Amino acid sequence: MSSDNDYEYELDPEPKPGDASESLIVVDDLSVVFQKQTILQDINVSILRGQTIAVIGESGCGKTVFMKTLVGLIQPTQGSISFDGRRFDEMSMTELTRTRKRFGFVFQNAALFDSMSIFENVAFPLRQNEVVAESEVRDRVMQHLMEVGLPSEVARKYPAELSGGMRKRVGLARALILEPELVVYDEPTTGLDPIMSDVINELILETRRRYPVTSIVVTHDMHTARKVSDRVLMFYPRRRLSPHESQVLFDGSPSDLEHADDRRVRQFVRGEAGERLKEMSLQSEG
Ligand SMILES: Nc1ncnc2c1ncn2[C@@H]1O[C@H](COP(=O)(O)OP(=O)(O)OP(=O)(O)O)[C@@H](O)[C@H]1O
Repeated sequence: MSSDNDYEYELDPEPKPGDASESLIVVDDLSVVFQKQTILQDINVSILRGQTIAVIGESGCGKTVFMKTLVGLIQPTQGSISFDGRRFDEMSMTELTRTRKRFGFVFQNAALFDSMSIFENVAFPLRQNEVVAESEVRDRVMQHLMEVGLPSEVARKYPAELSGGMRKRVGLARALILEPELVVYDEPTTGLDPIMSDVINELILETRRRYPVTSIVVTHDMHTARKVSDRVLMFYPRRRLSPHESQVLFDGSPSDLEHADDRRVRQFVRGEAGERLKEMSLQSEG
């Protein structure tokens, strides 16, 4: 395990307000513009160590762009992102590479390597990033497969032989094998039945219980958002807001979502089209 991780494990999982080290990620006046289209504008958010944040909002509002910018995969057009007190745009390539090893990614489609066995898929980050004896690789891979509820026989199989839910769990095992400080989940339950979705939710919670990981979960699944997160950020498409409005329509606990002051938040969490249907018919008439 790296010394960075050793450092992280010593931190208080419930930092006191005002403690300078409490924020793992600081988003400062972030804007992202693609081909003159403003996707994110003036976002200011601090993510505390050990928090699990659900990022919700309608399709196209910029959730994925936000998540990718947070981990340094997209460069801000304006503003900055700091991770553990260091701005991405001030890091050298070596520091950026070292920092990325502290992140785990769980992709929407699991993104496994089709030509590799499940064992090799899960072992991949370990072999890439650490010098470890083959016996340790084996122990850690089998341990992580067990932790996501997969039987040992699965290790010999290939991704095409597994169900969608099993592939998602392999993706989770692979993301967690280096015990990252930050895990980013992109639509972790999309395409799964309600039971398998809840298995994934439980695994996200179990990971948090095991060690003080910070997690960001981009999701459309309100059950997931409510169950796994201790804070919800709801984004709204920039083009639909008036100039003075914040693009983060809601920032609070999942239990407060239902009673949010903003009607658009309440409509979203209840799955109500509201005036959107009327707007769509006006657009098609125009
Ligand atoms: N690399 C890119 N270049 C240009 N435009 C992009 C790029 N990535 C995303 N966009 C645009 O940014 C907007 C927000 O996309 P994003 O994927 O963040 O939405 P989202 O909220 O995650 O949506 P969904 O819930 O459907 O996944 C979209 O209009 C998309 O077309």
